[in-house]
Amino acid sequence: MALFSSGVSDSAKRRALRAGLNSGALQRWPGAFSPLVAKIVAETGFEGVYVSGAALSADLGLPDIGLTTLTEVAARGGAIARATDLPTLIDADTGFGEPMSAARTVATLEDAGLAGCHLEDQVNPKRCGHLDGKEVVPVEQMVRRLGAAVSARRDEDFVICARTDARGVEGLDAAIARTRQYVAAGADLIFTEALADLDEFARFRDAVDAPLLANMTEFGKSELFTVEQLSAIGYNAVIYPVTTLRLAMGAVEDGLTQIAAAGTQAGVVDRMQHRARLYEFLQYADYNDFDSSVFTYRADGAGSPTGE
Ligand SMILES: C[C@](O)(C(=O)O)[C@H](CC(=O)O)C(=O)O
Ligand SMILES: [Mg+2]
Repeated sequence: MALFSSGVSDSAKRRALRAGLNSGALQRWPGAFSPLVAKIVAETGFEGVYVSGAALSADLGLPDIGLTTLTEVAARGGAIARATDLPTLIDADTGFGEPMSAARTVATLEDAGLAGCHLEDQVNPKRCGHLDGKEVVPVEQMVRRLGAAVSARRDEDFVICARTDARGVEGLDAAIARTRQYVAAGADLIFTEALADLDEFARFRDAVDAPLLANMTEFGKSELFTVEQLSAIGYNAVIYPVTTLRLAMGAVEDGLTQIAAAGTQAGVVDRMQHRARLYEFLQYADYNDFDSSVFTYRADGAGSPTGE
């Protein structure tokens, strides 16, 4: 990867995202809660990166109930998108306001370098899609939300994904009927939230003529289906939205508990990402090569090449 920021242009990333959705192969997009995690997602061979609203708010110490602002989401999402050559899809919740605000959201996320975003049909304040007690807006309101978002797009390759939360509120048939209208309103991709079983995913596939995205979030309403299972029914993309955050936070809590008890981190060092591996992800050596006359640090800590 190029230094400082991805060398792949925003428009090339958007075209890559679309090509993946049309490729016939399931696109796997793990959530990255930080720019560094996005680099690990790329290194481990996934097709794209997802930025989760749940993870972004949790990282700020907040629940996922629509408290974050467009400014916060675009800044963090942009930093993540620019840290990788992969395309990044971001969670834009309900669009941060009325249809005019959803339109501004798209323009802002385009400027931030995202390849696409999803907008959901919940009311504000929104809830995690896998919790009970959500409410959805009338279908006409979501169609206006999407229409405004689509019309604000300046790069026609920026992917607008429509998410329906209606399955748990109005039932599967209503959710399917809604998404057909979302496709007619210009949605490029449909996010089928919180379906009950694989048969419901298959019924969505049969009924909707657009690329479909499955959410394999842990501890939610959907079973964790494999890439093979989702591919077999013809889904186009899968997200693992909060997975990396849950993995990392599990390790952080366990490790700190052990350190607090033992009085040293010696017992957990072998579970850590090594300094050398971190430096590989950060391309320390490439920064050094970039220009040794302006570079004043050495990865081995042996002093500066300028002798200062
Ligand atoms: C996909 C999601 O919108 C997210 O913000 O990551 C969440 C995930 C979660 O809370 O597990 C969702 O509402 O499904
Ligand atoms: Mg979300």
